[in-house]
Amino acid sequence: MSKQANLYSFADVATLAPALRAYVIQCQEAGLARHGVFKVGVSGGSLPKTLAQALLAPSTDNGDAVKWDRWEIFFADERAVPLDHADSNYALLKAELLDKLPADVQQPVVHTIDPQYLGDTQELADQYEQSLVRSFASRDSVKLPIFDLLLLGCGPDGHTCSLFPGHELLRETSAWIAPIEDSPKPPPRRITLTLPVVTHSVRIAFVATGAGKKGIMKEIFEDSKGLPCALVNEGTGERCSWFVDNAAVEGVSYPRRPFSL
Ligand SMILES: O=C(O)[C@H](O)[C@@H](O)[C@H](O)[C@H](O)COP(=O)(O)O
Repeated sequence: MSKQANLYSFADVATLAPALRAYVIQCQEAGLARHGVFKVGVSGGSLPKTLAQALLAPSTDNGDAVKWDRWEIFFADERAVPLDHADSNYALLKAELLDKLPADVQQPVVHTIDPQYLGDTQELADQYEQSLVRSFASRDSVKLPIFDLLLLGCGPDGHTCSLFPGHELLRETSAWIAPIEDSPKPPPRRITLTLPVVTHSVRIAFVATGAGKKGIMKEIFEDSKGLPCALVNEGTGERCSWFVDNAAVEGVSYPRRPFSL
């Protein structure tokens, strides 16, 4: 089996979505078998919308069901803004996905940032880290939390979470959650999972679509240059899977695999 990241390419988002769903369900079942809950981290950008397309579709059989009541959702990164702010990743996930769950479905547990600490990003990060400690402590040695799955986006500069190219945060080795005050992408004040936590996850899935991603996908898969997305690939190998559309990887000379679980 390949030790490299899997690159799965689809004609469009409509064909990508069922494959992403199958992958998420597999991770869900593995998480439930291991510890009775599914601990997943999500990012912002276009991901919540794609995720909704994948997960709100009716299940085709019992093996395909999203068990929302067993999900614990964390944010791979979050902006230091109120939870109802237009820049909030939580607000985005709520609008795109959580609010669209059928009324008879029990909502997942969602771990948001605590807005009372918005004035101090270090405290905001520390408090969010404490919510991870509370959630993960019972099953891990708590050296590092182990997410069952991280669902991540890839920025046009190769950033993921709020880990930006060349930023000193990429050298963080001890914190689980770190503050950032100078994000090159607005808004500047955020918190983010650190690279060791990302690479420690059981599975990592990137979702990147659209021709606008072509240039950066080439750099990530051909040159790397220490780009955050490439560092995740290098740190996780085959535990990492990319769900992309053909437009995003046109001209990229990295082997695509036919999607299979
Ligand atoms: O906090 C952020 O700035 C976003 O969450 C960001 O990290 C996003 O995930 C990528 O920029 C990919 O965005 P798209 O999925 O929209 O391409």
